[in-house]
Amino acid sequence: MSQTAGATDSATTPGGSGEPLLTVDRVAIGYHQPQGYVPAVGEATFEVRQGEKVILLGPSGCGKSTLLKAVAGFLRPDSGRVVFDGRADLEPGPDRAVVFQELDQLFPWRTVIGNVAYALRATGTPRAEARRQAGEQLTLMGLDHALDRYPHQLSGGMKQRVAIARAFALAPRMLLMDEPFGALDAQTRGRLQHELAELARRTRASLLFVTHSIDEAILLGDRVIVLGGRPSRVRDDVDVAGLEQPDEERFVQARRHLRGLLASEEEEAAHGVFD
Ligand SMILES: Nc1ncnc2c1ncn2[C@@H]1O[C@H](COP(=O)(O)OP(=O)(O)OP(=O)(O)O)[C@@H](O)[C@H]1O
Repeated sequence: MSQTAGATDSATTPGGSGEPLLTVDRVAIGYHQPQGYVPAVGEATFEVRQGEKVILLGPSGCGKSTLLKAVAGFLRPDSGRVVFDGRADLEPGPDRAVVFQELDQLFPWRTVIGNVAYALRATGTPRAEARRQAGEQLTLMGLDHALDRYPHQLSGGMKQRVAIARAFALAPRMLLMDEPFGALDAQTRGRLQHELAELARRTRASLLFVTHSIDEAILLGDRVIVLGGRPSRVRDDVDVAGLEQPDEERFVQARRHLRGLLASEEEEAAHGVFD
């Protein structure tokens, strides 16, 4: 079930194909605080291939969001390299669309369709075509009845659907998602997980997804990368491709394996035992 991080082979990597789309190579990142340098990621190495869905899982504070921000181009590594589509020194760009946990990612003064169309227009799509594509993507997310509503007229789940529709509308090479369902109730979260899984399957989107939820990781991922330690590194890289039924034996085994890993990482974090 486990593989060595960074040693994945295109012939055996489920869900992906060809050269890596993303290479995270011995990346270390920290934050400069008034009290000094705070390391967040110690040394992380992994790859994501085109079409692959990779989940980052690990105890709170292990640097999952920090890594995602480095891939998005919001942060530069202190050492090591993030190479996306053959390019290092990344700036933010529409080839890596980001969806965050916060429910206030939409422009409050734009309608639902206006929010999605605006993102398309910002990447050069003409106005009428942007509205057409936005409407199409929102319809796919079940929002055709709410195109002219403003964000304050939407539920949390609807807001996240709009944010996901906007991200998919940009047809990014990779979707970066940082706990996009973390602020939703369990029922809405479950529904959106299945909708995202279906959309990602249909579009063959590449996905880098941060979560605290083991079941969400198994359901949405082809691989789960477990981070741990302070500063953190990759502890395991677990194949979970094709697991969709929470009561199926392989799903249960993957859950048990990941639970064990997380429990030992959390215990280590609590006792300050790091290598
Ligand atoms: N802007 C910042 N300034 C200073 N330190 C930060 C900043 N952002 C994160 N950190 C620190 O870096 C470490 C990693 O944080 P990060 O948010 O990446 O972890 P995480 O695994 O995503 O956590 P969580 O699961 O709780 O969201 C933590 O110790 C955190 O306190």
